[in-house]
Amino acid sequence: MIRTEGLSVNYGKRTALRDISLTVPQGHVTAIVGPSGCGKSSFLHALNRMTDLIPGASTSGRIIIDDQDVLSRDCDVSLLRRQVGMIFQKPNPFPLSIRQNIQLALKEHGQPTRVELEAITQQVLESTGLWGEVKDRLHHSALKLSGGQQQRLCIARALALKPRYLLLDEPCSALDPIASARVEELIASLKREYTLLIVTHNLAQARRISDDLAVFWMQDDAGVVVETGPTNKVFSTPTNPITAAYLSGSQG
Ligand SMILES: Nc1ncnc2c1ncn2[C@@H]1O[C@H](COP(=O)(O)OP(=O)(O)OP(=O)(O)O)[C@@H](O)[C@H]1O
Repeated sequence: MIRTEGLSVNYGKRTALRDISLTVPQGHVTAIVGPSGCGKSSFLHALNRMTDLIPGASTSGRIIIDDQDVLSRDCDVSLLRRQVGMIFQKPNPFPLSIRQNIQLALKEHGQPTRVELEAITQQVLESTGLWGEVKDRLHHSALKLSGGQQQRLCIARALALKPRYLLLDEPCSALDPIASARVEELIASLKREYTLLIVTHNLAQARRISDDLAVFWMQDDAGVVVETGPTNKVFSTPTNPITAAYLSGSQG
C-alpha cells in the first residue's frame, strides 16, 4: 500500500502540492484526475523520489510505501525505484534494440545468465502482448516500433525489474485510439499482480479502468485533493460540488 500524509511539494518558493493525504490500496488501479497544473505529475514524481532530481524542489510530509518511510535518509532510492516503476506520457525507449531495452537494467541490477535474461524478456513481452509482434525482430531498434508498441515496451521494461507498483503518467495521451485501447487492456490485466496509480486527463478512461479515484484541484495557488473514493461512487454521488461540476464536464 502507498500512503501519503500531509505531503507537500515545492518548486523553489512555489507550492505545487499542499497537504496531500491519500491512500493507494494494494491490488487496485487508482486514477488521479484534475485540471492541468494541479500537481498530478508532481505527486507521482514524489512517490519514487524523482523530485530529488529537480534543482530547488523540496518535499515535506510523509510517504509510506510498504511500511517504509520513503522520505527518510535511510531509504534506498535505487531499490525504491525498482519497486515503484514509472511510465511517462511519451514512450521513452532507449535507442537500442528491443531486447536490450528489456535486458539493460536487468544486467545493471544483477548478473543473470543468458538463459535467465531471455526467459524474462519473453515473459514480460508476453505479459504486455508484444511477444507475438516482435519475437522475430528482437534485435531491431525499439525506435522502429509504433508509438503504442513503444509504450508497451516501456511497460515491459519496467515489469522486468519486478516492481510492486507502477506509476503511469498519462500513458495513453500520445497514442491513437486503438493503441490507447490496447494499453488500457494491458493496465486491466496488470491489476492482478501489481498496484497501479495512473494520472489521466481522460475522465471516461479513468471511469473504465480505475477502482478508486482521487480528484486534485487548485486551491489558493496549490494543488490539493478535493475528493477520493471508489470510482463508481465518486462518479455517481460526488460529495464535493467541485468534483460534481468537474466530472459532469461543466468545470475544469
Ligand atoms: N520541474 C519543475 N520546476 C518548476 N515548476 C514545476 C516543475 N514541474 C512542475 N512544476 C509546476 O508545478 C505545478 C504542477 O505541475 P504538474 O506537472 O505536477 O501538474 P499536472 O497536474 O500534472 O499538470 P498537467 O495535467 O498539465 O500535466 C505547475 O504550476 C508547474 O508549472
